[in-house]
Amino acid sequence: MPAPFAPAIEISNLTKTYAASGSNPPKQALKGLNLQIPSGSIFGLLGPNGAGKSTTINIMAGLVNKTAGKVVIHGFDQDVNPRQSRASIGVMPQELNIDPFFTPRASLEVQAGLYGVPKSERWTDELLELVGLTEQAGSYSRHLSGGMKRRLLLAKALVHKPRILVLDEPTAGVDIGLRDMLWANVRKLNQRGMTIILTTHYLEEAEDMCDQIAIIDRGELILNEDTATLLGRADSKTLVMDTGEDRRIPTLPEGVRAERRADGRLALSYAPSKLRADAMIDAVRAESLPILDVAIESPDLEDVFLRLTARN
Ligand SMILES: Nc1ncnc2c1ncn2[C@@H]1O[C@H](COP(=O)(O)OP(=O)(O)OP(=O)(O)O)[C@@H](O)[C@H]1O
Repeated sequence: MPAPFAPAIEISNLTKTYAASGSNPPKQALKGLNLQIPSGSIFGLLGPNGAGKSTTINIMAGLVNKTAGKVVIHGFDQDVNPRQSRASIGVMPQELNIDPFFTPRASLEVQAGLYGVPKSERWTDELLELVGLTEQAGSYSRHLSGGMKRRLLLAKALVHKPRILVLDEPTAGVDIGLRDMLWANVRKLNQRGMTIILTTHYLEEAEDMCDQIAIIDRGELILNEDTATLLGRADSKTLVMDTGEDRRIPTLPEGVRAERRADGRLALSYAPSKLRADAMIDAVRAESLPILDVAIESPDLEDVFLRLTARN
């Protein structure tokens, strides 16, 4: 039995080397990754292209064999309890791999069969309702739109009521309506206690959705912390002032970077750990510039991400 407060996922010293093929040499995709994912979180796994995100997810899901290391899912060591660890996780893959000749209802029933879910414990109708496919339940899957296929993939990942749901780039190329529906579903599942792990290239989305974020790069963990702390790392804010027709740049405290934006506003970038906003406002007033309006811009995840994964 898993410990009562076991992390959802515990990965220790995970390595993966893909074998050489043709003229391609072997590729070490994971170099001793250590990662803990808290139970009940919405967790973002981010990293530049080729960082090892899909490899990590596919190993967690039991789709790719690791080279070495330990993966514990919901308290079950993959090597010791492969069946229970597999039953604890559901994965919505990136590719739209759906059997075109099955109906959504049949797809879900087949998937439930593969996971050994007894008929009495299946929740096919509820799942179809959850993802908005009740009307299409009996149509051939090949007639579904791309968005509907994606919703079916989400339902397929949930047939065995996993404790952990992994979404690999769930919103790549999908329209806003579908994205909103997907996130509403994800929030609902998370409120019911499901741990959600997602990868995305849309950093704004990760910033909005995730309580905690890990960044991996070149097969190694760069950091793993809660989203607010991560955003605080940038230690940079911008005070933007509308000084009317007066376009001078005043003398400012040391460390402040000043520029006039295209719209004429004065933008002052500073490190909040070293300086307070009133020091800059005082400096502007000391030179009698009018202050018609003030705004403070905080860095977003994109700023932090680019700084942490910058290639030298
Ligand atoms: N089947 C494979 N055979 C050989 N090399 C592979 C294989 N799959 C992935 N790789 C390599 O392993 C590294 C990590 O790939 P992975 O797909 O895990 O990265 P990723 O972070 O998911 O990237 P992306 O954001 O582009 O999807 C890359 O250098 C990739 O080329």
